[in-house]
Amino acid sequence: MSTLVAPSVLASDFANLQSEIEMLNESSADYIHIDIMDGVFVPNISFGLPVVEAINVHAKKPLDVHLMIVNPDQYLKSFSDAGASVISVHLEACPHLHRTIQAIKELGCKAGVAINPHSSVELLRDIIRDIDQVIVMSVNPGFGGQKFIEHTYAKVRALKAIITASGAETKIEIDGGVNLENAPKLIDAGADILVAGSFVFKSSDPSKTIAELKEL
Ligand SMILES: O=C(CO)[C@H](O)[C@H](O)COP(=O)(O)O
Repeated sequence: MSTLVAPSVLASDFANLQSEIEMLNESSADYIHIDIMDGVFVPNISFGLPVVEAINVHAKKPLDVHLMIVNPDQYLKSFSDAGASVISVHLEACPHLHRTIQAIKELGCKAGVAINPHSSVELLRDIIRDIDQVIVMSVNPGFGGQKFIEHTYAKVRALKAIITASGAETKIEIDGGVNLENAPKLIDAGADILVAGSFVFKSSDPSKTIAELKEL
């Protein structure tokens, strides 16, 4: 299977969001990654439901919504209604993760779990068969444009071993500081989906950069 690419609109030009989405529609991107930050779970506020709804009006690619928020359960239906195809919640924000995952699936969305750099992938062993994707955070969540954390490679290998041992088909998505230098090593370690914000949107030709990531 070829690598899937999910450009993060966090790094896009918000004043020209429609044209950014149209660029992604025409590109080889597989998903549109949308980062929701609440200023509580992470020390930053990005955007909320009205922006997801507006993106969904123009998007021709599935919306991969990453909730960096506390109490995600109370907003799952709203994000599903706004157009999310995949909803990922943070392990660290969900005391009853299994229940939250079931709720996402009951809405007809794919379910993902994101884990912060300090959280062990071992914490996912007992739920791995229930989830469609794991977002391995390769930066501390909250901001785009941060430096990639090198320990991520070992973490991806350990997670891949857990997935293989369980017979699950869970995909591994990497989020934070992804570029053409670290992407081949991430794929080699077991990554299936690459989120890229700054590396795509700050490049001179975002569509070409997406194609280069996909060709790896
Ligand atoms: O979840 C995120 C931050 O919390 C972003 O998706 C991530 O940082 C991608 O941005 P960049 O590629 O610029 O690092």
